[in-house]
Amino acid sequence: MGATDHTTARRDVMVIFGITGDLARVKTFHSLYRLEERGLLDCPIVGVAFEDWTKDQLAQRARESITAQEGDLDEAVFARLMDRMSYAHGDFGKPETYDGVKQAMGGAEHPLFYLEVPPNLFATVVKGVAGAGLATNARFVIEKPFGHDLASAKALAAELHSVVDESQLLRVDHYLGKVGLEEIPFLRFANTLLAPVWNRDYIDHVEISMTEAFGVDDRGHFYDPVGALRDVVVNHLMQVVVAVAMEAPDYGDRSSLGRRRTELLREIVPVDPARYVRGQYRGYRDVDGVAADSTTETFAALELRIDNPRWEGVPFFIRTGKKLRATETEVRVVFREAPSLGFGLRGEAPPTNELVVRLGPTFGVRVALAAQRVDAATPELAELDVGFAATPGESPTPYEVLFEAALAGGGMRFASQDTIDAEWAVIQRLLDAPPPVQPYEPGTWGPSAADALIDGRGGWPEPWLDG
Ligand SMILES: NC(=O)C1=CN([C@@H]2O[C@H](COP(=O)(O)OP(=O)(O)OC[C@H]3O[C@@H](n4cnc5c(N)ncnc54)[C@H](OP(=O)(O)O)[C@@H]3O)[C@@H](O)[C@H]2O)C=CC1
Ligand SMILES: O=C1O[C@H](COP(=O)(O)O)[C@@H](O)[C@H](O)[C@H]1O
Repeated sequence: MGATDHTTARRDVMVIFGITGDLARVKTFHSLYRLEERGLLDCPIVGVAFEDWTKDQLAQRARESITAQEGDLDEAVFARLMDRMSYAHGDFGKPETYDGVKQAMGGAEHPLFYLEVPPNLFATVVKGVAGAGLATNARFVIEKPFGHDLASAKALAAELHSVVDESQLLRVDHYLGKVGLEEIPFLRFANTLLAPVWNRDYIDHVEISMTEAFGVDDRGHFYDPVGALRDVVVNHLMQVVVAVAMEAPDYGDRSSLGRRRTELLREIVPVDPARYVRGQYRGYRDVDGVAADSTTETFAALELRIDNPRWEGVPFFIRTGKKLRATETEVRVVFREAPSLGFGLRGEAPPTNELVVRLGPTFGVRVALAAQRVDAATPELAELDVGFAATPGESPTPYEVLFEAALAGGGMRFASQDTIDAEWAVIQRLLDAPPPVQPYEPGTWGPSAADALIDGRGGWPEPWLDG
């Protein structure tokens, strides 16, 4: 069996570095609980962190975390989860910590190491694991961020590659675990109604909008050095662009899919700072952890172009921000205008078709067709909606999907280093020469300069909201 066979085998232990941290509290325990509930866990789980916790303390934290997300918990499911969990502690910088980890792993041969630790410790932990002789058949799931620009992303990769192979690294972008995201290529390629028109001949422009009504809240220390562009555009929203625009992979394996993703990202023209708008909501500078004179953007809007035969001339508009009017993530594909029609409608262009994929908070697809109702004077848009998950908890959460994929040995849900480099390359000019940040009022759609960006295409639409 070669190295690749070992690293794609089903995992026989999951070791979670950083189990006492915030991400574990808000996502990890809950996702593990839901996997346990669905019968999808079959290996021991070892949590590791600095604090010298007892198993009871671990159970207490797990219980609080799960109830905070789920409401009541099923005691039988919780007991099964805790039976498979243990805890080891120590400083990640010290070799003896990994001796403790090895002991807790028992005789497991195909470990999954999940690193939800501060980014400056990614390489330390991977090296510590390798130093204890535990890396040979291992896979490492690594949390974001992967650097803060192109150069630092490459430096991090070089450090990791000095101890482990790229095939062993699974980089988290939780959008790759969103159920709706993978539906986009499926919709495009599996429907003969859509596949032939999915190109510059029929599509006028694409809008990708991720608006959040909440603010930075208690995440000021994390957010202020990062900002909207690095927090969600260079990763999550770039993956949405990929899903909308990439060519179909030849095969269903990690490398074919990874190749298509990277090809598309490399075809995106580095974004021009003149087509980038930065905003900051009023009140952001009062958030704990935010500098009093911060110029970090809490809103970003930009236009990108893809230099390939399918997308030549089609702008992709991206908009995201905090403290906006509503929380909604969607992709809106706006088709070209139809010609004016002879049968009583000459001079009256019918409204343009749209296909909207809603990615959050729930998931659905909307097709807007021009329709001439008997009782209406002019054509109108008739909206055909399909809700695939009507409530946020109905489908698996992204972390359930990612953990399940990582435990099964698959890598398709994770980002490769080529992808990460290509994503940073798209926005590097914006990091080098950011335009000034513009204030906006909470509860609006952001600074008015963002409207000017898309003026020639009818402005930003009202997103598809509930009710
Ligand atoms: N929080 C979130 O919502 C999100 C976080 N992320 C990413 O996840 C990662 C973790 O974030 P988050 O959970 O917020 O971080 P926290 O600071 O809350 O948690 C860090 C964890 O690492 C442990 N740790 C830190 N230093 C050491 C050390 N020297 N030795 C042993 N253990 C150590 C801490 O242990 P102890 O508590 O015992 O000291 C704790 O368990 C980061 O990369 C972040 O970017 C990604 C998306 C969202
Ligand atoms: O990674 C992050 O994503 C969330 C948005 O995720 P979603 O699944 O709710 O769309 C964002 O709010 C956060 O700032 C960012 O760090």
